[in-house]
Amino acid sequence: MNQPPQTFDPTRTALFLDVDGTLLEIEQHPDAVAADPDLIQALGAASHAVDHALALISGRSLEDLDRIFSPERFAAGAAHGTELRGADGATKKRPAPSLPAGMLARLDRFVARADGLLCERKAAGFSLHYRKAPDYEPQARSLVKEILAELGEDFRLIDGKMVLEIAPRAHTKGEAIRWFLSSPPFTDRRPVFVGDDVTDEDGFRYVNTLGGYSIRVGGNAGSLARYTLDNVAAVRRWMSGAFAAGICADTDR
Ligand SMILES: O=P(O)(O)OC[C@H]1O[C@H](O[C@H]2O[C@H](CO)[C@@H](O)[C@H](O)[C@H]2O)[C@H](O)[C@@H](O)[C@@H]1O
Repeated sequence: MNQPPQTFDPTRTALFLDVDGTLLEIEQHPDAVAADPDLIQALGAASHAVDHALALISGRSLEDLDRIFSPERFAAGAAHGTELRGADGATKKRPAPSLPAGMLARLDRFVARADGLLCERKAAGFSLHYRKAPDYEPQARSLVKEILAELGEDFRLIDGKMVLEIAPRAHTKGEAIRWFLSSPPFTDRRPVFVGDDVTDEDGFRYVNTLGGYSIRVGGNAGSLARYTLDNVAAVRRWMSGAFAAGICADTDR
């Protein structure tokens, strides 16, 4: 297990952070997740330390991220990179094919079968949750497989933590990080990306190609990530230590 460095040069580092399972513990329901004031303060301090080259990189929608981190509105690559908000606050929605209404109605009928099933609609795709109805996992899988076959090559399945997500194939966390690095204040900085799930592997791959720091929460065996932090608490300790405004030191770049 390879622990990430504790010090970074804040003038040369861009920090990218996944949300669920990385900054915040997994909860039974997506709406039960909200950032505590300490986390919001630590993110604000880290963002200040790197001159605002900090972005959330999440499967969540932008609207949901703003609810979770209210009253802050951090730069973000949301919905796996379909919705983007830069450090200047300007938003951009990447073009994506929309889902047919009949398909969404089919998902609604499926989730009506059990209280614990939930479908979150995204800007281009959806997340079908079965955490509170695990017996329905096989049926959820076969429905999502059918839907994916109908949607064709433009979409992909992300097999997440008790959730099956359909997202545009071209929109990945790696692409979201690439977008940020193409404009100030992210340009010419070495990326650091922390994530915990399969959907974060695209981000790890891209960051590795740039010689950045890829960090997986909960162990990096079988992951492209080169470093690991044990859990959410360890991520928060590491971030506060390494990116507290004003106390960062030079690294090896
Ligand atoms: O990319 P992330 O920020 O990690 O988001 C991935 C998905 O996270 C959320 O679902 C997961 O967290 C929920 C709350 O802890 C949990 O109930 C669920 O079982 C997990 O799969 C979110 O609801 C999805 O929209 C995100 O895509």
